[in-house]
Amino acid sequence: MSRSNLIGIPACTKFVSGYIQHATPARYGAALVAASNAMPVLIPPEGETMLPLLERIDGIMFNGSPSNVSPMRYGVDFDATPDAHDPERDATTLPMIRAALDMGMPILCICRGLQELNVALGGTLYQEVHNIPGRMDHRSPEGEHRFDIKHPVSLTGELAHLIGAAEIQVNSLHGQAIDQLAPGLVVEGMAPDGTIEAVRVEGAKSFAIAVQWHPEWEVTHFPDRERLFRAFGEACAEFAAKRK
Ligand SMILES: N[C@@H](CCC(=O)NCCCC(=O)O)C(=O)O
Repeated sequence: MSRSNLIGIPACTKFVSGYIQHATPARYGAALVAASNAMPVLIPPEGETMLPLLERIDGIMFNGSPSNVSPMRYGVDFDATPDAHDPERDATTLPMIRAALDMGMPILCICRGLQELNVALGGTLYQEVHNIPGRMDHRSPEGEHRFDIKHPVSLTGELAHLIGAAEIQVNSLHGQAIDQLAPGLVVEGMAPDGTIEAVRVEGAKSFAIAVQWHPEWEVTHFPDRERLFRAFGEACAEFAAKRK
């Protein structure tokens, strides 16, 4: 497999040093290089204007972000985190997920990416999962232990097969989580408190998996994380070859 396959990464809107910037943490692109044998391409959050880019790339990794999907996107008026939104990213990623699935383009969705997939297909989110009785606190404080292992996830179905394990240990950096599962999604990963940790798009034409944890972190140090990224890279290479 050559490194000619291009995988898009949606950037977030940031306000830094008086300017709007389009950015994402470096580890996402680095993980695609290290474990998916791909060339990462940042996608500016310019809304549906960016959709024609899908003709030029071979897969998309919908990455994590501190920002939350606006509850307006799933029909809820109450907003628990009004200062934590990125409407430009919502306007870009939600239609892009639907377009990628329509054309059979492989997608790997991570953390906010999983939440975007669920909302893009008609599901809803818990806005503060740690405030729901019986649920754990899935957030991790800033600092050197932010990406430490936090809890187990039980795996089923195609994801369990792909990773080669029925249970893995994961990091956890999210305040939101899937509430109502979107039609067409199958749950393939679950935390001990019942929080949905991984889903797959049933009947997708290619790789379409979403995880709530961060497999991109130290991707080559953990076989489960590396397998996920390798399988995604292979699906993108297959998609590129078929399209040619
Ligand atoms: N904001 C959402 C999504 C959580 C998420 O993607 N966290 C990643 C933060 C680290 C990074 O910048 O990649 C939520 O809180 O649920």
